[in-house]
Amino acid sequence: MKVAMIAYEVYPFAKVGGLADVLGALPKAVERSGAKVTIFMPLHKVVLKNSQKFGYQLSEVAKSIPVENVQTKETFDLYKSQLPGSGVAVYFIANEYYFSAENVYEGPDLAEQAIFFSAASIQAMRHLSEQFDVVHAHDWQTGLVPVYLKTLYRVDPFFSRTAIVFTIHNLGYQGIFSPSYMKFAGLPGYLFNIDGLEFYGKINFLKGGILFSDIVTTVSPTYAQEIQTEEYGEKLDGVLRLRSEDLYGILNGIDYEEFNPATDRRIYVNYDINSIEKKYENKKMLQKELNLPVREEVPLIGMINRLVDQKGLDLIEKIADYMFLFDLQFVVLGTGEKKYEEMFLQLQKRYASKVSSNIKFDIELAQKIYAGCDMFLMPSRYEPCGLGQMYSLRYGTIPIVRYTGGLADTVKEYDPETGLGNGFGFREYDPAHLFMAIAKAVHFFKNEKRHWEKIVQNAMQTDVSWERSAKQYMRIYQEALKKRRV
Ligand SMILES: Nc1ncnc2c1ncn2[C@@H]1O[C@H](COP(=O)(O)OP(=O)(O)O[C@H]2O[C@H](CO)[C@@H](O)[C@H](O)[C@H]2O)[C@@H](O)[C@H]1O
Repeated sequence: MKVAMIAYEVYPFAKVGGLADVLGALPKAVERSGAKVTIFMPLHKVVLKNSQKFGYQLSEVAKSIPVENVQTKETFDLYKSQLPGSGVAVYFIANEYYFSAENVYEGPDLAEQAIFFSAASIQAMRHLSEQFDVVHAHDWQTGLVPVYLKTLYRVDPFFSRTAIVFTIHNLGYQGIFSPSYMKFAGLPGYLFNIDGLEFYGKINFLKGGILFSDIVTTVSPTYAQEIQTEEYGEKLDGVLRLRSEDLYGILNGIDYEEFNPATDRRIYVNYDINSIEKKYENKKMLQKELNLPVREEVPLIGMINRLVDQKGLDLIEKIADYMFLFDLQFVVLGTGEKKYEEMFLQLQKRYASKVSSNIKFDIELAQKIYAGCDMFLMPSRYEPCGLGQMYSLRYGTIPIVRYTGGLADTVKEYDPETGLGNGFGFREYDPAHLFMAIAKAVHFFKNEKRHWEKIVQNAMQTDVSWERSAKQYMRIYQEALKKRRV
């Protein structure tokens, strides 16, 4: 089985959030399950910057390839590398004009950029004479890949055996633009229709991906259900219900080699489930690095996130003054909306001995936080899957979450009666419930040492590996092929 994955972010080449982690790990796991995987991604500026840091090389494959259908004179160059630790080939679509920005999700025109990239990825397959059994596209930037393949290339013999899987990593980002881009994309006018790309008078790339793929997946079973409701559906719930028979929720995993406290070179001291005392060495070193009082007995709560509404940060704002009545410490690492960056900087000012706010993107510090904290906070408004809680579990750092989406599928409330459970959480999106969950975690940490040890053991034993999910994707690919043949 030959699978082509298409996405904007792939770790270690370019990472903004969880999408990169998935594309850095899933292809390897699918490869281990017996498929041959090839990745297509843009040559973002940061890919060149990261090459020294992560020790990979790019080689030029082809120059100045024209793109079919798109109303542009721009061409692309094709570069190649390999996903570290695998046989997965990674092809980069290079174009100076569209991918000139410092950051991944910036550029002169985001709609044109996504259209160009989607069409160029298809063109690259042709140029390489690589016929894939499955094209697996990720998120709205690649939403037009299925649209092209099922319309303009529908009867093209080159793609006649190719099935299409589309994965939604976050329904909150849809790619909604003026209908004028239909012309730029070279797509037929009849697609500007309620059963096509039209969305409240505009065009919606994610909707295209959902409607024109053989199978649609999202990144957890709970989120797959939630997005079919008005509350979580972001106005696409009707479209998703329409596809409910072909919509699957497959939980993400994490890369067990990259994220292993026993071997992770980015943390201060390595440890495993049998040497948990060394985790507390990490805590002390982290407190020191962050200029927080070095105290083992105080609970240290971490948070690493894109600082956006999705992540439930307004709840934290509402409880902050009460939360810091407790003897606890809090470290946040993230960038995003100015109002939240400012909020955490203010909290640091107000509670200097309790709060450390790190407004930056820093993968090394992230690992130290996953390893050094006692608890990890994720009170998300919605969460398709969430990776932070999974890294935390693996590092014995107890998640405090809102039970929504993938958080509900991975974190189970600790029950002192049975000794089962790996974290704490709350359901209703309100500050009082978040406050209770934090208070409960702090109580167990401070007053119930035996239970706390049990929770940490349970957390570290939770299976959040990719293997199980990769097998599910393999089944989905087979299923998509069957549908394609019909
Ligand atoms: N400032 C910073 N410095 C260093 N590292 C940082 C950082 N800010 C964030 N990160 C890292 O970025 C990743 C975030 O991944 P998540 O899955 O938790 O959320 P995200 O919303 O980006 O992903 C979306 O896609 C993924 C993948 O499917 C879904 O799990 C998720 O629910 C969905 O919202 C983690 O690896 C985290 O450590």
